[in-house]
Formats: sequence, structure tokens, C-alpha cells
Amino acid sequence: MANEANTKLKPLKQLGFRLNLVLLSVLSFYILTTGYSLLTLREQSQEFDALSSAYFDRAMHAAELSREAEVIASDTLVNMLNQDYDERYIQSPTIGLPEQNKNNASNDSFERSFEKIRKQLTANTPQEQVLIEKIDRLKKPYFNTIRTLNNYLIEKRKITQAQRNIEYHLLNLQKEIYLIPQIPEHEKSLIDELIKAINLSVLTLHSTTFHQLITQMNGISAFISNIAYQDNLTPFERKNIILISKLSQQVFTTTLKQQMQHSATLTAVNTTRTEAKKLSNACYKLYQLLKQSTQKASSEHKAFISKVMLKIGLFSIIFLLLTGVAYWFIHYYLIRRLNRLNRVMLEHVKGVKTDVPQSGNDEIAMMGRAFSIFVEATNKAQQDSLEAQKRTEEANQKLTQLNQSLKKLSHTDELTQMANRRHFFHELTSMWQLACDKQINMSIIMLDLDWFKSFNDFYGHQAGDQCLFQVAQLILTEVKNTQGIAARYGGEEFIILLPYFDLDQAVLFAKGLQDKLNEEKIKHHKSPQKYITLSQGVTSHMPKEGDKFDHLIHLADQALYKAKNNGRNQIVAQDNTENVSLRTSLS
Ligand SMILES: Nc1nc2c(ncn2[C@@H]2O[C@H](COP(=O)(O)OP(=O)(O)OP(=O)(O)O)[C@@H](O)[C@H]2O)c(=O)[nH]1
Repeated sequence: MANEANTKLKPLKQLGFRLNLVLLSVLSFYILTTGYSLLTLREQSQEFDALSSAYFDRAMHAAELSREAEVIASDTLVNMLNQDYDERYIQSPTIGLPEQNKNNASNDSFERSFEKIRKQLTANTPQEQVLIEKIDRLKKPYFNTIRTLNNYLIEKRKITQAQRNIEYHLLNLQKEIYLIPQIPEHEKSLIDELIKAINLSVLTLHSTTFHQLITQMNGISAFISNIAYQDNLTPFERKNIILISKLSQQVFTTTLKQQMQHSATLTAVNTTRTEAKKLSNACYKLYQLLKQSTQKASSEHKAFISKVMLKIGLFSIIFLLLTGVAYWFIHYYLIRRLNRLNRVMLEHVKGVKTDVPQSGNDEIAMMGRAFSIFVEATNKAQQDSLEAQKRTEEANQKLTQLNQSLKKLSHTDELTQMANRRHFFHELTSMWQLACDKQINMSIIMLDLDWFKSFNDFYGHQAGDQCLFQVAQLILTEVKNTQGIAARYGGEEFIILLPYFDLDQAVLFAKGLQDKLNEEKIKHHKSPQKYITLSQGVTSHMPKEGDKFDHLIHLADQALYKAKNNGRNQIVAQDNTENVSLRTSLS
């Protein structure tokens, strides 16, 4: 049970499971760390995007400044062109002066808009500081020129307004002249001259060059002179001539003023354009600088992110590869081999002799070798134990045999190989008790070789021994078929116990024995019969409880004694009353 408990480990206690758990923990920690790194990188990237956006905004503000400078200049020019358009195509004298306020308001709005964007720009580098200072330096003259230009445009508009008033008066005068009902024939040429002078004055108002102005003014003067020096002028005509003359003077001064103002305005426009270009260039340079630093920072950040991502990717691949190699190594070199060693150990425990893995020089190989030595020692011990067991069994067997032979020896007479006297009495004791219990006849025959001393003397002691053995074998052969026992009683004397034999049967048995001996014809030169003979004392008794077998032996001994005394070679039977009932002589 204990072995089974040890062999069936719970998953949590298995080394492989634990190692997998450790590797899984390492892998999870790595994933968490990498995830956290990527998250941090993403946050940094987002922060940088915000920063980059701020940079970009600054660049855009710089661009806006540049654009604003250009737009303001353009708008100013548009204003001027609009004004020219009004002057050329809108002849209404009702266009008034509120335009001045409109232009100033527009100018202030431009400046405010520019300043608003400018304030959003702060310098982060000395280079940027230089450019921003330059912008600040340039913006003042720029807006001053804008203001000057606006003032010129306002002034020009005023002059234009004056020109339109003059033109209006001239055209009214022309209308009045055309409305004169009946012009006398001699005055028609005069009226024509007046009309021409008026038309030329109106035309002069639109002259664009000084030369054109002078030429046209000379023409007007010529017309007026032609009319003024005529004698027959009516008061109406004189009044109109004076009026035309006055208006033509106004035409000259106003148009001259207009041309000069126009020239100043053009100069101001050029100055504005120049200042606008300077400011715009400075703003554009700042824009390019900011854009470059934004792009540079952005590309550097992107490169940094890519580099970090690449490093994380490479690190991840290397880490995963190393983890895989570590897993394989642990599994192949540790778990697999430990499992195999464990399996082999279990098989050995179950008695299956499989080869113990011992290859390598590491701890597991040493464990394998140690286990192999242990297995060899165990096998040797088992073998020794088996051999010892075998030897013990053999020794036991021998001991048993020895005991048996000792027992046999202790029971057997060495010379005759028949039961000895001690064994005979042991057997007699148990048989006697049985005979007492079951009322069985017990007969005893005591036998003694006749004239044996003289046999020894004549044939030698060795021959005497041989003779004793021969007679003993004969007795044993005869007793074998009975349930009795024969023993050497001492010297040349034997005793036979015959259970179930009554006296007659015992005598008969003794007679048969005597016959067999006679048939043997063992020579005895010193015996009267010339052969070995036996004297036998036979007795029999059915014992009762309390009877002793000693008495029966004593009776048999008495009977034998009597047989000897009666001449030997005979059987004497005697019952337990000690009366001799039979004597048999076989001489
Ligand atoms: N060879 C041999 N002789 C034995 C042995 N035991 C006893 N004897 C001899 O047996 C003889 C017995 O002699 P005795 O008692 O005088 O008897 P006997 O000569 O047979 O005369 P009876 O018995 O009267 O006829 C002795 O000489 C013993 O030495 C034995 O084991 N071997």
C-alpha cells in the first residue's frame, strides 16, 4: 500500500508538473512585463504625439503668420483696386467718406489677428528666438506701411470725391447749355466751343499722366481764350465761361493732386509688398524651422519606437526560444530520464528485471548507477539467500538423514542390523499397552545360539560375527511377515515379540525358524550336530491392565534356560503359570 501511494503521485507533487508550473509562471511574468512595456511605450508615443501636435501647431501658427502677412498685403491691394474700380466705373457723387473708418477698422482687425497668432508662438530654441524677434521687428514697419497706405487710399478717395463733384458741376453746366432753347446762328460756334471746353475738362479729370494733364489743360485754355476774347458775349455766356474757367482750374489742381497721390500710393503699395515679403519670409523661415524640428523629432521618435519595438521583438523571440530550449532540456534531460528511472525502479520492485539506465555523467546517471549497484547487491543478496536457503535445506536434509541414521543406529544393532534391546523394549512398551487395551495375545521367543563359544574359538571371532549376522537375517526374514519385532538381546542371544500369536502359534513360528536355520546348515565343527543350532524359550500371554511384560520375558528366559539345560537345539514353551507346556528337541 505504501509503495502504491508512493508510485501514484498527485499531479501537484510531480516534478514535471511543478517545472511546467514554474515555466508557465516565468512565461506569464514575461508576457505581463512585455505587455506593460508596450503599454508604457504606447503611452509615451501618445505623449509624444501630443507634444508633436504642439510642435505642429506652432509650425502651423508660423505658417498662419506668413499667410496673414500675405493676406493683409493682398487685402490692402484689393482695397486699392476696389477703390480704383469705384473711381472708374461708379460716377455717383454720393459715395462718401465713411470708407475711412472701414479701412482703419479692417487694418486694426488684421493687426489684432496677426498679434493673436503671434502670441501663440513661443521660442524653444535660440534659433527660433532669433526668428521670432525678427518677426517682431518687421511687423511694426509692416503695419506702419499698411496704415500709411490706408491713409493714402483715404486721401485719394477724398480727391476722387472732389473730382466727381467737379465732374458733376461740369456735366450740369453742359446740360444747362444744351437746354438753351433758341440759340442764334452766330452763337452756335461759341456754344460748341463751350461744350468742347466742358468735355475736355471732364476728360482731363481722368487723365492718368502729367503730360496728358498739361496737354489737355492747354486745350481747355485755348477753348476758353477763343471764347473769352469775343465781343458779343451774353451775360449768361460770360458767367458760364468764368464758371468753366474756374472749374477747369479746379480740374487741374485736383487731377494733379490725384496723380501725385496715386504715385505716392503706388510707392506705399510697393513698400507694403516689400515689408510683407520680409515679414512673410521671416514667418515662413520660422515655419520651416518649426516644421523641420517637428519632422525631425517625429522621425526620431518613430525611429526610437521602432528600435524599442524591434528590441522587444528580438528579446521576445530570444526569450521564447530560450524558454523552449529550457523546457526541452528539462523535459529531455531531467523529467524523461527521471520518469524512466522511476519506471525501471518500479519494474524492479515488481520483480521485472529491466536494464537500469546509466548513460551520462550527471546526477541522474549517478542515481542510475547507484540504483544499478543496489540492484546488483540485492540480486546477489537474493542469490546468496537462495543458495544459503538451499544449503540450509540440504543441511536440514542431511541432518534429517543423519537423525534418521542416528535414530536407526540408536535403534539398531550394528553387527546384526536388527533392532537393539533398547528399541525392542520401547516397542514392547507401546505394544503391551495396546495388548492390554485390546486384549491381544503377546508371545515372546528368546533364542540363543548353541555352543557359540567353541564356534568363536574354532572359527575365529570374525567368523562368529558373520554367523551372528547370518542368523539375524534369517530371523528378520521370518519376522517380516508378522506384525512382530525381532532384536538382538545380547551376545549370541535374540528375542522376538509376536503380537496376536498365542503360545501354539509362537511355538509353531519357533519351529519354522528352527527349520530354516537347519536348512542353512551353518557349519559348526565343535557342535554335536556339526551345524549351528538354536535353543528357544517360548511364552505367551494376553495381558490385562496392570500386567507387566517383564514377567513374560522372565518366563521366556526361564524357558530358554530350560532348553539349554535339556540339551540345547530345542524349543521350550511355557505359559504364564510357569508350567512348561511344550518341549521340542530337534536333534
Ligand atoms: N564372535 C562373537 N562372539 C560373541 C559375541 N558375543 C558373545 N560372544 C561369544 O559367545 C560365547 C558365549 O559363550 P557361552 O556363554 O559360554 O555359551 P556357549 O558357548 O554358546 O554355550 P551354551 O550357550 O551353553 O551352549 C562367548 O565365547 C562370547 O565370547 C559376539 O558379538 N561375537
